[in-house]
Amino acid sequence: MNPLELTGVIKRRDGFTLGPLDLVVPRGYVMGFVGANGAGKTTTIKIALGLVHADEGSVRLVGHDRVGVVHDQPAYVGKWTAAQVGRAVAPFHPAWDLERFRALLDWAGIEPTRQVKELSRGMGMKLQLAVALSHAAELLILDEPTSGLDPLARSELLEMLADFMTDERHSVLFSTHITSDLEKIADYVTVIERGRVVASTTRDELVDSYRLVRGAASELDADLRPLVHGLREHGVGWQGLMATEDTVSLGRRAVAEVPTLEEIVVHLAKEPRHA
Ligand SMILES: Nc1ncnc2c1ncn2[C@@H]1O[C@H](COP(=O)(O)OP(=O)(O)OP(=O)(O)O)[C@@H](O)[C@H]1O
Repeated sequence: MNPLELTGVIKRRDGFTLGPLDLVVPRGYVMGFVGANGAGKTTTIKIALGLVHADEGSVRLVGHDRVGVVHDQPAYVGKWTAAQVGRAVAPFHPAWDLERFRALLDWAGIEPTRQVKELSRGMGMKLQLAVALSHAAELLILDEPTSGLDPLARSELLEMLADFMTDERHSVLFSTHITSDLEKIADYVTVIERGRVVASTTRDELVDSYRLVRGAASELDADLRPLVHGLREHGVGWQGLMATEDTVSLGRRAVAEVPTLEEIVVHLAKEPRHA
């Protein structure tokens, strides 16, 4: 069984509708979850965790004690010390490993006596990660865990995830807007835009299915225009993203290159808004 499956999920809010949205985190893999600010990543994660109720659709999640979570904002009581955080969460996790928690605090450079409110954003993220990795979780759900971390801590976090993934039963849902993190670690990528999934496939297939295309302004005709995602026009030329299969119609009118994940996300995010 996959550790997380969302099917036909819809959440309506003033001025924003999430879904209908399907999302599967396959067992044994890292699913990157990427999209612009306000695309709906945090709302999706809260629905997955049962913290926000969906108006429609269904959620299947492995037992809560097998899920390690890093929220985009630490939710611990400010005056608790790091050690107290550990004592507070331990009863909810039969497999709580105090030795591992202490070792992870040490890695994070967090004194057990430090209060939550005294921690920087990055240290708060590391404290959450220390909790998430101390109770034999099968699934990690991480909401922008690398934001606020310095480059060394980011790289250490990615190494810890790689280590976590050496167990083939383990899975990760990793929300981020830093696509370079996904280049390193994600097996699958789901791109979300304005509440809708616009792509969800293996990272390699995603990169393979698009081409970054550039051409002269005079070559951009009415047939070509609708095939270009996130079209950017400048004085003498244009640039955009095209489905690889559509590039056969280009002939010599434009140059097509393999895009980076970042270029795919940026261009898909620039699609015109539909009413
Ligand atoms: N409690 C709420 N009540 C009403 N609207 C909300 C609430 N929480 C989020 N929203 C709206 O839902 C939309 C999606 O927000 P969400 O936080 O899920 O996006 P996100 O992809 O996580 O963005 P970011 O990268 O900025 O964290 C936004 O338009 C936001 O304003």
